[in-house]
Amino acid sequence: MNALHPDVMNRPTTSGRSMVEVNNLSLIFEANDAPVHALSEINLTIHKGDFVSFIGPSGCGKTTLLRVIADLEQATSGEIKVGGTSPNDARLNRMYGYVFQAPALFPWRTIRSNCALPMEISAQSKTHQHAQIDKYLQMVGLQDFHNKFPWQLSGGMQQRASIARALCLEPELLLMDEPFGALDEITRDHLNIELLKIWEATGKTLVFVTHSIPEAVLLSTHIVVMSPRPGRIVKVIESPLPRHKTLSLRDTDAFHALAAEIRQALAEDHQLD
Ligand SMILES: Nc1ncnc2c1ncn2[C@@H]1O[C@H](COP(=O)(O)OP(=O)(O)OP(=O)(O)O)[C@@H](O)[C@H]1O
Repeated sequence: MNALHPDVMNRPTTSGRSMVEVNNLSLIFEANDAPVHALSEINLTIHKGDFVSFIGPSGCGKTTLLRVIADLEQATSGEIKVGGTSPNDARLNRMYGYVFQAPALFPWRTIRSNCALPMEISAQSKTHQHAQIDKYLQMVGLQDFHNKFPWQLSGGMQQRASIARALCLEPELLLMDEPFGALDEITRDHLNIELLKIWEATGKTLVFVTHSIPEAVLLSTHIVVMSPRPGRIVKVIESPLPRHKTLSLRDTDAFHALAAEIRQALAEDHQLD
Protein backbone atom coordinates (compact mmCIF):
# COMPACT_ATOMS: atom_id res chain seq x y z
CA MET A 1 0.00 0.00 0.00
CA ASN A 2 1.16 3.54 -0.70
CA ALA A 3 2.36 5.30 2.45
CA LEU A 4 0.47 8.57 2.07
CA HIS A 5 1.43 11.51 4.20
CA PRO A 6 -1.32 12.45 6.70
CA ASP A 7 -1.70 15.86 5.04
CA VAL A 8 -2.65 14.15 1.82
CA MET A 9 -4.95 11.62 3.49
CA ASN A 10 -6.81 14.30 5.41
CA ARG A 11 -7.68 16.32 2.36
CA PRO A 12 -11.42 16.68 1.76
CA THR A 13 -12.41 14.24 -0.96
CA THR A 14 -13.17 16.03 -4.18
CA SER A 15 -16.27 14.19 -5.27
CA GLY A 16 -17.95 14.93 -8.57
CA ARG A 17 -16.33 16.19 -11.73
CA SER A 18 -15.95 19.81 -10.76
CA MET A 19 -12.58 21.09 -9.50
CA VAL A 20 -13.34 24.84 -9.53
CA GLU A 21 -16.83 26.29 -9.39
CA VAL A 22 -17.26 30.07 -9.64
CA ASN A 23 -20.70 31.69 -9.34
CA ASN A 24 -21.45 35.37 -9.92
CA LEU A 25 -18.10 36.36 -8.52
CA SER A 26 -16.98 40.00 -8.51
CA LEU A 27 -13.88 41.63 -7.07
CA ILE A 28 -13.36 45.34 -6.61
CA PHE A 29 -9.98 46.69 -5.52
CA GLU A 30 -10.32 49.83 -3.43
CA ALA A 31 -7.66 52.12 -4.93
CA ASN A 32 -6.79 55.67 -3.78
CA ASP A 33 -8.43 57.46 -6.69
CA ALA A 34 -11.24 55.17 -7.86
CA PRO A 35 -12.23 51.54 -7.22
CA VAL A 36 -10.99 49.02 -9.81
CA HIS A 37 -13.56 46.46 -10.99
CA ALA A 38 -11.01 43.72 -11.53
CA LEU A 39 -13.61 40.93 -11.91
CA SER A 40 -17.28 41.29 -12.70
CA GLU A 41 -19.98 38.58 -12.52
CA ILE A 42 -17.64 35.67 -13.25
CA ASN A 43 -19.28 32.29 -13.80
CA LEU A 44 -16.99 29.38 -14.57
CA THR A 45 -16.76 25.63 -14.00
CA ILE A 46 -13.44 23.84 -14.37
CA HIS A 47 -13.69 20.07 -14.46
CA LYS A 48 -11.15 17.65 -13.07
CA GLY A 49 -8.44 16.75 -15.55
CA ASP A 50 -9.10 19.74 -17.80
CA PHE A 51 -6.42 22.11 -19.04
CA VAL A 52 -7.95 25.57 -18.89
CA SER A 53 -6.26 28.74 -20.15
CA PHE A 54 -7.21 32.31 -19.28
CA ILE A 55 -6.43 34.66 -22.16
CA GLY A 56 -7.10 38.36 -22.63
CA PRO A 57 -5.44 41.77 -22.82
CA SER A 58 -3.42 43.23 -19.99
CA GLY A 59 -5.56 44.20 -17.02
CA CYS A 60 -8.56 41.95 -17.81
CA GLY A 61 -8.22 40.12 -14.48
CA LYS A 62 -6.50 36.85 -15.45
CA THR A 63 -4.04 36.93 -12.56
CA THR A 64 -6.68 38.19 -10.15
CA LEU A 65 -8.98 35.27 -11.01
CA LEU A 66 -6.10 32.81 -10.57
CA ARG A 67 -5.27 34.44 -7.22
CA VAL A 68 -8.90 34.18 -6.07
CA ILE A 69 -8.81 30.43 -6.81
CA ALA A 70 -5.57 30.26 -4.80
CA ASP A 71 -7.08 32.22 -1.87
CA LEU A 72 -4.53 35.00 -2.41
CA GLU A 73 -7.33 37.52 -3.11
CA GLN A 74 -10.84 37.64 -1.64
CA ALA A 75 -13.94 38.13 -3.78
CA THR A 76 -16.10 41.15 -3.01
CA SER A 77 -19.24 39.15 -3.79
CA GLY A 78 -20.25 35.80 -5.25
CA GLU A 79 -19.13 32.26 -4.52
CA ILE A 80 -16.18 30.06 -5.29
CA LYS A 81 -15.45 26.43 -4.47
CA VAL A 82 -12.12 24.72 -5.08
CA GLY A 83 -12.22 20.92 -4.89
CA GLY A 84 -15.67 21.17 -3.32
CA THR A 85 -14.45 23.38 -0.48
CA SER A 86 -13.56 27.05 0.15
CA PRO A 87 -10.32 28.39 -1.39
CA ASN A 88 -9.05 28.82 2.18
CA ASP A 89 -9.57 25.14 3.01
CA ALA A 90 -8.14 24.15 -0.37
CA ARG A 91 -5.02 26.20 0.40
CA LEU A 92 -4.65 24.80 3.91
CA ASN A 93 -5.05 21.28 2.53
CA ARG A 94 -2.42 22.00 -0.13
CA MET A 95 -4.84 21.09 -2.85
CA TYR A 96 -3.11 23.28 -5.41
CA GLY A 97 0.40 24.15 -6.52
CA TYR A 98 1.17 27.66 -7.82
CA VAL A 99 3.79 28.48 -10.44
CA PHE A 100 4.65 32.17 -10.87
CA GLN A 101 5.87 33.99 -13.97
CA ALA A 102 9.37 34.20 -12.45
CA PRO A 103 10.73 30.92 -11.04
CA ALA A 104 11.07 32.34 -7.49
CA LEU A 105 13.78 29.91 -6.41
CA PHE A 106 16.05 30.74 -3.45
CA PRO A 107 19.57 31.38 -4.85
CA TRP A 108 21.32 29.99 -1.76
CA ARG A 109 19.53 26.65 -1.98
CA THR A 110 20.29 23.91 -4.52
CA ILE A 111 17.53 22.77 -6.87
CA ARG A 112 16.94 19.74 -4.62
CA SER A 113 16.78 21.91 -1.54
CA ASN A 114 14.41 24.41 -3.24
CA CYS A 115 12.08 21.54 -4.16
CA ALA A 116 12.26 20.23 -0.60
CA LEU A 117 11.18 23.51 1.01
CA PRO A 118 7.36 23.13 0.80
CA MET A 119 7.67 19.54 2.07
CA GLU A 120 9.94 20.69 4.93
CA ILE A 121 7.32 23.27 5.90
CA SER A 122 4.64 20.58 5.97
CA ALA A 123 6.98 18.32 8.00
CA GLN A 124 7.10 15.44 5.55
CA SER A 125 9.70 12.74 6.18
CA LYS A 126 13.12 13.05 4.54
CA THR A 127 12.61 9.73 2.75
CA HIS A 128 9.33 10.94 1.28
CA GLN A 129 10.90 14.29 0.32
CA HIS A 130 13.76 12.61 -1.55
CA ALA A 131 11.44 10.20 -3.36
CA GLN A 132 9.17 13.06 -4.48
CA ILE A 133 12.06 15.25 -5.60
CA ASP A 134 13.65 12.41 -7.59
CA LYS A 135 10.31 11.57 -9.21
CA TYR A 136 9.50 15.11 -10.33
CA LEU A 137 13.01 16.28 -11.24
CA GLN A 138 13.13 13.21 -13.47
CA MET A 139 9.73 14.15 -14.95
CA VAL A 140 10.94 17.66 -15.87
CA GLY A 141 14.32 16.33 -17.08
CA LEU A 142 16.45 17.92 -14.35
CA GLN A 143 17.61 14.80 -12.52
CA ASP A 144 21.26 15.55 -13.36
CA PHE A 145 21.01 19.12 -12.03
CA HIS A 146 19.62 18.47 -8.55
CA ASN A 147 22.78 19.69 -6.82
CA LYS A 148 23.13 22.87 -8.89
CA PHE A 149 22.10 26.29 -7.66
CA PRO A 150 19.36 28.19 -9.55
CA TRP A 151 21.84 30.72 -10.94
CA GLN A 152 23.75 27.86 -12.58
CA LEU A 153 20.68 26.97 -14.70
CA SER A 154 19.03 28.67 -17.69
CA GLY A 155 15.69 30.49 -17.27
CA GLY A 156 13.82 27.55 -18.82
CA MET A 157 15.52 25.07 -16.50
CA GLN A 158 14.69 27.24 -13.49
CA GLN A 159 11.06 27.30 -14.53
CA ARG A 160 11.10 23.50 -14.91
CA ALA A 161 12.50 23.30 -11.37
CA SER A 162 9.69 25.49 -10.05
CA ILE A 163 7.14 23.22 -11.75
CA ALA A 164 8.80 20.18 -10.12
CA ARG A 165 8.67 21.97 -6.75
CA ALA A 166 4.94 22.63 -7.17
CA LEU A 167 4.30 18.99 -8.10
CA CYS A 168 6.21 17.55 -5.13
CA LEU A 169 3.23 18.12 -2.80
CA GLU A 170 1.02 16.13 -5.21
CA PRO A 171 -1.58 18.89 -5.66
CA GLU A 172 -4.70 17.93 -7.60
CA LEU A 173 -4.71 21.36 -9.18
CA LEU A 174 -1.83 23.27 -10.74
CA LEU A 175 -2.23 27.05 -11.11
CA MET A 176 0.27 28.65 -13.49
CA ASP A 177 0.55 32.40 -14.07
CA GLU A 178 2.30 32.99 -17.41
CA PRO A 179 5.05 30.55 -16.45
CA PHE A 180 6.78 30.71 -19.84
CA GLY A 181 6.09 34.37 -20.67
CA ALA A 182 9.68 35.48 -20.18
CA LEU A 183 11.25 32.67 -22.24
CA ASP A 184 12.34 32.61 -25.88
CA GLU A 185 10.02 30.94 -28.39
CA ILE A 186 12.09 27.77 -28.86
CA THR A 187 12.33 27.15 -25.10
CA ARG A 188 8.65 27.96 -24.70
CA ASP A 189 7.71 25.41 -27.40
CA HIS A 190 9.82 22.79 -25.65
CA LEU A 191 8.31 23.50 -22.23
CA ASN A 192 4.77 23.56 -23.63
CA ILE A 193 5.28 19.99 -24.86
CA GLU A 194 6.92 18.98 -21.55
CA LEU A 195 3.97 20.43 -19.65
CA LEU A 196 1.49 18.54 -21.83
CA LYS A 197 3.39 15.31 -21.09
CA ILE A 198 3.26 16.02 -17.34
CA TRP A 199 -0.45 16.82 -17.56
CA GLU A 200 -1.11 13.58 -19.46
CA ALA A 201 1.04 11.52 -17.08
CA THR A 202 -0.44 12.92 -13.85
CA GLY A 203 -4.07 13.61 -14.82
CA LYS A 204 -3.97 16.88 -12.86
CA THR A 205 -6.22 19.84 -13.49
CA LEU A 206 -4.31 22.78 -14.95
CA VAL A 207 -5.28 26.44 -14.95
CA PHE A 208 -2.89 28.51 -17.03
CA VAL A 209 -2.66 32.26 -17.67
CA THR A 210 -1.24 33.33 -21.02
CA HIS A 211 -1.12 36.26 -23.47
CA SER A 212 -0.32 33.94 -26.36
CA ILE A 213 -3.10 32.63 -28.61
CA PRO A 214 -0.92 29.82 -30.10
CA GLU A 215 0.11 28.73 -26.61
CA ALA A 216 -3.52 28.65 -25.44
CA VAL A 217 -4.54 26.63 -28.51
CA LEU A 218 -1.68 24.17 -28.17
CA LEU A 219 -2.21 23.49 -24.49
CA SER A 220 -5.84 23.81 -23.58
CA THR A 221 -8.97 21.73 -23.48
CA HIS A 222 -10.86 24.96 -22.71
CA ILE A 223 -9.96 28.60 -23.42
CA VAL A 224 -11.51 31.31 -21.26
CA VAL A 225 -11.46 34.59 -23.20
CA MET A 226 -11.51 37.63 -20.90
CA SER A 227 -12.03 41.35 -21.34
CA PRO A 228 -11.07 44.40 -19.20
CA ARG A 229 -12.92 47.33 -17.56
CA PRO A 230 -14.56 45.58 -15.88
CA GLY A 231 -12.72 42.24 -16.02
CA ARG A 232 -15.16 39.62 -17.27
CA ILE A 233 -15.43 36.40 -19.26
CA VAL A 234 -16.41 37.01 -22.88
CA LYS A 235 -16.48 33.41 -24.03
CA VAL A 236 -15.42 29.92 -22.97
CA ILE A 237 -14.29 27.89 -25.97
CA GLU A 238 -14.02 24.11 -25.75
CA SER A 239 -11.17 22.92 -27.93
CA PRO A 240 -12.06 20.45 -30.69
CA LEU A 241 -8.40 19.37 -30.87
CA PRO A 242 -7.29 15.99 -29.44
CA ARG A 243 -6.08 16.00 -25.81
CA HIS A 244 -2.82 14.40 -26.91
CA LYS A 245 -1.01 17.10 -28.86
CA THR A 246 2.31 17.56 -30.67
CA LEU A 247 3.90 20.69 -32.13
CA SER A 248 3.01 19.55 -35.65
CA LEU A 249 -0.63 20.20 -34.77
CA ARG A 250 0.16 23.88 -35.26
CA ASP A 251 0.26 23.34 -39.04
CA THR A 252 -3.29 21.98 -39.19
CA ASP A 253 -6.47 23.76 -40.31
CA ALA A 254 -8.16 22.88 -37.00
CA PHE A 255 -5.41 24.68 -35.06
CA HIS A 256 -5.71 27.82 -37.22
CA ALA A 257 -9.51 27.77 -36.99
CA LEU A 258 -9.40 27.65 -33.18
CA ALA A 259 -6.79 30.45 -33.07
CA ALA A 260 -9.06 32.53 -35.35
CA GLU A 261 -12.06 31.90 -33.08
CA ILE A 262 -10.11 33.16 -30.05
CA ARG A 263 -8.79 36.18 -31.96
CA GLN A 264 -12.31 37.03 -33.04
CA ALA A 265 -13.68 36.75 -29.50
CA LEU A 266 -10.92 39.09 -28.30
CA ALA A 267 -11.46 41.55 -31.17
CA GLU A 268 -15.25 41.63 -30.89
CA ASP A 269 -14.94 42.95 -27.42
CA HIS A 270 -12.02 45.35 -27.82
CA GLN A 271 -11.84 46.24 -31.48
CA LEU A 272 -8.17 45.25 -31.32
CA ASP A 273 -7.95 44.83 -35.10
N1 LIG B 1 -3.72 44.83 -5.49
C1 LIG B 1 -4.34 45.59 -6.40
N2 LIG B 1 -4.84 46.81 -6.07
C2 LIG B 1 -5.49 47.58 -6.96
N3 LIG B 1 -5.71 47.19 -8.26
C3 LIG B 1 -5.24 46.01 -8.63
C4 LIG B 1 -4.53 45.14 -7.73
N4 LIG B 1 -4.18 44.00 -8.41
C5 LIG B 1 -4.64 44.15 -9.66
N5 LIG B 1 -5.28 45.34 -9.81
C6 LIG B 1 -5.93 45.85 -11.01
O1 LIG B 1 -6.93 44.88 -11.36
C7 LIG B 1 -7.01 44.76 -12.79
C8 LIG B 1 -6.73 43.31 -13.17
O2 LIG B 1 -5.36 43.03 -12.91
P1 LIG B 1 -4.72 41.60 -13.26
O3 LIG B 1 -3.30 41.64 -12.85
O4 LIG B 1 -5.58 40.53 -12.74
O5 LIG B 1 -4.83 41.61 -14.86
P2 LIG B 1 -4.14 40.62 -15.89
O6 LIG B 1 -5.17 40.29 -16.92
O7 LIG B 1 -3.52 39.47 -15.19
O8 LIG B 1 -3.03 41.57 -16.51
P3 LIG B 1 -1.60 41.21 -17.15
O9 LIG B 1 -1.89 40.40 -18.36
O10 LIG B 1 -1.01 42.55 -17.49
O11 LIG B 1 -0.80 40.46 -16.11
C9 LIG B 1 -6.00 45.75 -13.35
O12 LIG B 1 -6.69 46.95 -13.67
C10 LIG B 1 -5.05 45.98 -12.22
O13 LIG B 1 -4.47 47.26 -12.28
